[in-house]
Amino acid sequence: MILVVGGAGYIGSHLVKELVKTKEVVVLDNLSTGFETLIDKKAIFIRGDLGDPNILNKIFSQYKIDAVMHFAANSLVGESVQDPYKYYQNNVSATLTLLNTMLKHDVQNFIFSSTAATYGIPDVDIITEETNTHPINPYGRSKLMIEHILEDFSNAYSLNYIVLRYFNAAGAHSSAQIGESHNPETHLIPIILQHLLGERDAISVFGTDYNTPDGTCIRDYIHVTDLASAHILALQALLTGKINTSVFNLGNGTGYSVKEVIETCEEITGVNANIIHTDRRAGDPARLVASSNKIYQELGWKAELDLQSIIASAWEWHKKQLKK
Ligand SMILES: NC(=O)c1ccc[n+]([C@@H]2O[C@H](COP(=O)([O-])OP(=O)(O)OC[C@H]3O[C@@H](n4cnc5c(N)ncnc54)[C@H](O)[C@@H]3O)[C@@H](O)[C@H]2O)c1
Ligand SMILES: O=c1ccn([C@@H]2O[C@H](COP(=O)(O)OP(=O)(O)O[C@H]3O[C@H](CO)[C@@H](O)[C@H](O)[C@H]3O)[C@@H](O)[C@H]2O)c(=O)[nH]1
Repeated sequence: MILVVGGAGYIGSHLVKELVKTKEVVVLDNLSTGFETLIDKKAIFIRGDLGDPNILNKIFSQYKIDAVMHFAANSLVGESVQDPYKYYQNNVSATLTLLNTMLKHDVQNFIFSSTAATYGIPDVDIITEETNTHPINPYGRSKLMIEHILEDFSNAYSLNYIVLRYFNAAGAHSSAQIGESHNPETHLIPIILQHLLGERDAISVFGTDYNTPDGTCIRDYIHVTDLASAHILALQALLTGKINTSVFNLGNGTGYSVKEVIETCEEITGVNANIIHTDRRAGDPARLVASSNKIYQELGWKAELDLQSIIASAWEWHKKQLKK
């Protein structure tokens, strides 16, 4: 049995949909930003907080959990600058409770959703796992703190773990049954598509004076389905003992500027966008692009789906939401 914490969220629900094909799955989620409707019906759902030791003790006593996959977090860069307490409380303090409780119940395998935001402003064009980590916002710092804690727990308590540093997750399931749902939505691709569907008046481009070719921020967009397949491989590697501890980047290896993403959305949907240029958003680095060579070498994973596939799948999902 696998415990997926945060399995009602965007990325967690895509992983659960794959995982239930081969494993029994329990989802723990407090629905603070997730939706019960996203959870595959084959999974057992428990509504509760990962910082609540009573609920955790119950779960670990009731089910024989082989591994914990931890997606639950607050994860908005801008919000973390405005409200850092929320980030250190939920992403660090509650996660410590989860780790402590699982170890008390002899559960030793842990997969952690980390982020490109741990790198801060990288001094290289293509980020490897060796690139220095100097996060520039509380969100990135909260994730890096857990990475350090995992290293210490592994040394002291023989915890096995894999840290997956995702770059920008986007796209929807090929069935269009589940997709990106955040309320309020702050992520670039869903905002563009909602605008192109007439749900928003315009798109704000946050900053046009970055040191990039067109002045807008560059990100590496990775399909949520590719993220799910990386998790399945990571889980196998932990459960079979192939890997005891590791950190992997998950990205496509290609960077797209905000302007390029808007143009690609226009091309795929055939609708023109109304664009407003505004100030930079606090906490945004200019460029984040991954090398995922390490996980390719060690587990044979690479991203299969490009920006066009990401946007096309997200478009199907968003059109379906509008009809509801
Ligand atoms: N979306 C991205 O581009 C991206 C990129 C890098 C890393 N990540 C990381 O991936 C993970 C998932 O991100 P997402 O976009 O799916 O976010 P999300 O908000 O859709 O999902 C997070 C889920 O965790 C749940 N949750 C939050 N706090 C909880 C708590 N205390 N107890 C129980 N449940 C709780 C929420 O209800 C939600 O269902 C996060 O850890 C995030 O930091 C996301
Ligand atoms: O209305 C908008 C929304 C976003 N952006 C820009 O678009 C880029 C992407 O922004 P967004 O989609 O909000 O993602 P990020 O802030 O890059 O963060 C995502 O990607 C990170 C990894 O790179 C994760 O850690 C975070 O959890 C996840 O939210 C950034 O340059 C934003 O400034 C705009 O210009 N206008």
